[in-house]
Amino acid sequence: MIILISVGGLSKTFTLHTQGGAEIGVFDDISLEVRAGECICLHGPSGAGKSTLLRSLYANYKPDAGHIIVQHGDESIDLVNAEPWEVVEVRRRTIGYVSQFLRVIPRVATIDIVTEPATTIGIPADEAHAKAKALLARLNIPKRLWSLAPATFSGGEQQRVNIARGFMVDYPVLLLDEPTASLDAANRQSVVELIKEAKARGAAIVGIFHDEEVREAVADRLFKVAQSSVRKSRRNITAVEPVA
Ligand SMILES: Nc1ncnc2c1ncn2[C@@H]1O[C@H](COP(=O)(O)OP(=O)(O)OP(=O)(O)O)[C@@H](O)[C@H]1O
Repeated sequence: MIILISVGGLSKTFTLHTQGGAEIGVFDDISLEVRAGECICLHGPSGAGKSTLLRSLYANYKPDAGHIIVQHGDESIDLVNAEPWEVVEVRRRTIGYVSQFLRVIPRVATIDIVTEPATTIGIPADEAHAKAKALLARLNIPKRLWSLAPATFSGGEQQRVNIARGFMVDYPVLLLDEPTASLDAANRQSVVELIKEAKARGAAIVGIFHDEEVREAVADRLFKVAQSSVRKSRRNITAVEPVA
């Protein structure tokens, strides 16, 4: 099986510059491979670093050490050291990310928000619109909402718009951060079906699924994210504190 993501020696520490340089060691020396067609579930206690790892895989956070090699077309790109333009390209064509919350430009219609990732990579507008409508219908977003901006939608509706957007392009890699957190049973099932279809077409998926039923339905492997063995929280004593 083709390995689409290969992580090695990955470590991440946050430095809180506005809080006296306190350092939060999150994880240390993580190694992980994700193959085409498999879904890996990140698990571990609250605060273990699951979201931080997922965001690092999307190059939102820069790890302190290690590599994240992603197969991008014919190329292998290390996201830890990639140029910003390479990260943009990888996100457009290779890695899709469904965050917990929808963050969009105000006043843009739902249908346009969902369609955009496809038209950006050159999929014809009519084809993209047809797919967006099919996804919104599968995710039970009422038709009357499609032309409205989602700012006023319920939490679950916004999450489903976010999922529709994330599944618009057949990304080779999908990162899913609690995609079913605020959904009812019927909608959870729709998301499970979408994830299974993505696996069947060969997507490599890494997700955080707190819902046990969803996890059992989609995950092939669990990957335990453990708190860093070098976890620390110390103040940088050389930092100069402002005098009030
Ligand atoms: N942007 C940030 N700046 C500083 N510290 C952060 C940041 N993001 C996360 N952390 C810290 O990193 C640690 C791991 O957080 P993370 O959100 O990755 O955990 P998690 O395993 O996803 O937790 P949960 O299951 O509760 O969502 C926490 O101690 C958190 O305080």
